[in-house]
Amino acid sequence: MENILEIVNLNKSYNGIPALSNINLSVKAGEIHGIVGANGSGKTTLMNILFGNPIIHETGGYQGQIFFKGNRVNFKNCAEAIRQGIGMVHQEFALIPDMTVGENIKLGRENTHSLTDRLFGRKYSFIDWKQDYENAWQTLKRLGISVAVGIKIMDLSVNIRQFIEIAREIDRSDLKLLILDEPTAVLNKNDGLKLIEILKDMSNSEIGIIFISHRLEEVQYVCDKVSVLRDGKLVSQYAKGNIYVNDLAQDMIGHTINKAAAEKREIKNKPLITFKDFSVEMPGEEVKNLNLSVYKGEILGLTSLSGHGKLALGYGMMDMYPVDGEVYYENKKIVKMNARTNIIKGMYVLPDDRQGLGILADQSLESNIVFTGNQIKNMFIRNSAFNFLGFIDHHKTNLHVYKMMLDLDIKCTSIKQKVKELSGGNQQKVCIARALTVDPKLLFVAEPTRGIDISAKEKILNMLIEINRTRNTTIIIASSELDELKRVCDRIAVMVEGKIFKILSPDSPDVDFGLVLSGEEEVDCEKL
Ligand SMILES: Nc1ncnc2c1ncn2[C@@H]1O[C@H](COP(=O)(O)OP(=O)(O)OP(=O)(O)O)[C@@H](O)[C@H]1O
Repeated sequence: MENILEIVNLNKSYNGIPALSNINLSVKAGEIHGIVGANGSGKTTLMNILFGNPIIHETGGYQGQIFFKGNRVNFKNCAEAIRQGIGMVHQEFALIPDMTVGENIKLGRENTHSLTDRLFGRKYSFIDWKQDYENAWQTLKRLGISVAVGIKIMDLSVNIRQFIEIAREIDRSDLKLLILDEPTAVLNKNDGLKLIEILKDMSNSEIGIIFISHRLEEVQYVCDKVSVLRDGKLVSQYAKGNIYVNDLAQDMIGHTINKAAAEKREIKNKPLITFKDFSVEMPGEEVKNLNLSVYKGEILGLTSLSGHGKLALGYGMMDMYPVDGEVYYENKKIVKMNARTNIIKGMYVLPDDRQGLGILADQSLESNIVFTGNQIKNMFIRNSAFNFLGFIDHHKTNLHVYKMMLDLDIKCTSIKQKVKELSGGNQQKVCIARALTVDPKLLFVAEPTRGIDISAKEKILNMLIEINRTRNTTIIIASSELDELKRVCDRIAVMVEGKIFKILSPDSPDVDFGLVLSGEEEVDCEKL
C-alpha cells in the first residue's frame, strides 16, 4: 500500500511556544493510524494543520512539508482540504444545530433536480430534498443508527450527534483521508465498539484513517499503527501486534499511573435529594417518571446505554428542558427548577456538553475558574466596606487558581491565557475546576473524564473522592465508563428507558451490569 499522507519535519508554535517539534510520520491508504498523547501534547494542532484550519495560519503558520496523494500541500482553509478528499470529525461538534439531520449530512453536497439544473445551472438549481433525505437515511443505516432525518440537531443528544458527524463524512464519495478526533469520547462502550467496527470496514477500502483517542484499549484494538506524542514530539511508534496499552500510557505520560479507587463503606439512608416521578423532556435522552433518592455524603453512579436518560437528569436540574414531577432537596420541595437558585441552594450541575454550556472561550482561565463562585457567592470579592463594588481579591483568586492548575494538571502558559487557546482536554479541566470552586453540597457531574488523558483522569477521580470524603460533598456521576464508576461509587443506579431500573453495588460483576443495562430482569442484585 502506498502512502496517502506524508509529514516531513513539521514544526508549529503559538506565540513562540512550540506545540509540535520535528514531526515525521506517514499514513498509508487502507491504514488506521492512531495518534495518542496527553492533553496538550499537540494532537489537535497536527490535525488542524492537515485539515487547513485557518487558526493555524492566523497564528503564524507552520514549518515543514506535507504530501497528500503524492503532492505537496499547504491548505489555507478547510474547504481546500475537503476538495482534495480529506474529512474530519472534530472533538467539538461542527454540525448546524438549527438544521435537520438530513440537511447536515448533505450540507455542501446537496442533490439537485435535473430539470432546474438544466434551466438555471446547478448553482441556482432547486435542492432535491427527497433524494437528500433518502441518501442521508441510507448512510445512517450503514452506521446502524435509527434517527429521523427530519429532526433538528439541537434536539438530539451528544452521542447521536457524534454519529451524525461521522455519517456526514462517510456520505462523501471522494473521501481519501478521514481524521477522527476522539470520535468515541461521547459514546458509551457499545456505541464506541459499533463505531470501531465501521472504521474497520472502511479501512478495507482505499481510505486512510487517522484515529485520535484517549481510550487506549480501542487504539490497541483497531489501529494498524500508532504514533505517540509527548509535549509536541513524536516519542514512539508501534505497529499492529506490538501495540500495548501499558507501553502507550508510559510513553504518553512518562511515568506509571496509580488508578484511583475509593474504599467501600456503609452509607446512611438519609436523602439529600429525592426525585419522585421526575421526567425531563430531552429529545433522544428522555427521563420518564424517575424515582430516586440520593443519600447525604454518598457518591452515586448513574449509568445507562446511550439515549436512556443518564445525562438528561442534570439538564433537568439546570432547567434546560421541560421537567415534570416532584423534587425534594434537604426535605423541602423545589417548586420550580432554576439553575441559579439551585446553585445558591448548593447544587451544581456540570453537564457533558462543556464546550457548549460551560466555557467562556474568550475569557482567561482564571476568570473561568472563579466565574460561578463570584457570580453566585461573591467568593473572590475583596472583603471591605466597598465590597458592593465587586473588587476582586487578586491574591485569593491567584492562590485558588494556581492550586486548581496543579491539582488538575491544567496545561497552560499562564492563568491569564484565554481558554479558547487551551487544548480540548484542558478546557474540560477548567470546567471541572469551576465546579469544585463553588464547593457545592450536591455535585452532579456528567462524563467527568471524557476527553481527558489517562493520567489526568485518575487525578480527577481522586479529586472527586477527596472532596466527597473531606467536604462531605454528595456526588452524582453520570457516566458510561463503568470501570470508573465501580472504582469510586458507593452505589450505581442503572437507567433503562428513562427510569431507574436497578441499583447495584459497585462490587457486582460486569456481567450483572451488562444484563441490567440491557433491561434484563434476572439479576439477583442487592436492594441498596
Ligand atoms: N489557538 C491557540 N493559541 C495558543 N496556544 C494554543 C492554541 N491552540 C493550541 N494551543 C496550545 O498548543 C498545545 C497543544 O494543544 P493541542 O490542542 O494540539 O493538544 P491536544 O493534544 O489536542 O490536547 P487534548 O487531548 O486536550 O485535546 C497546548 O499547549 C495548547 O495550549
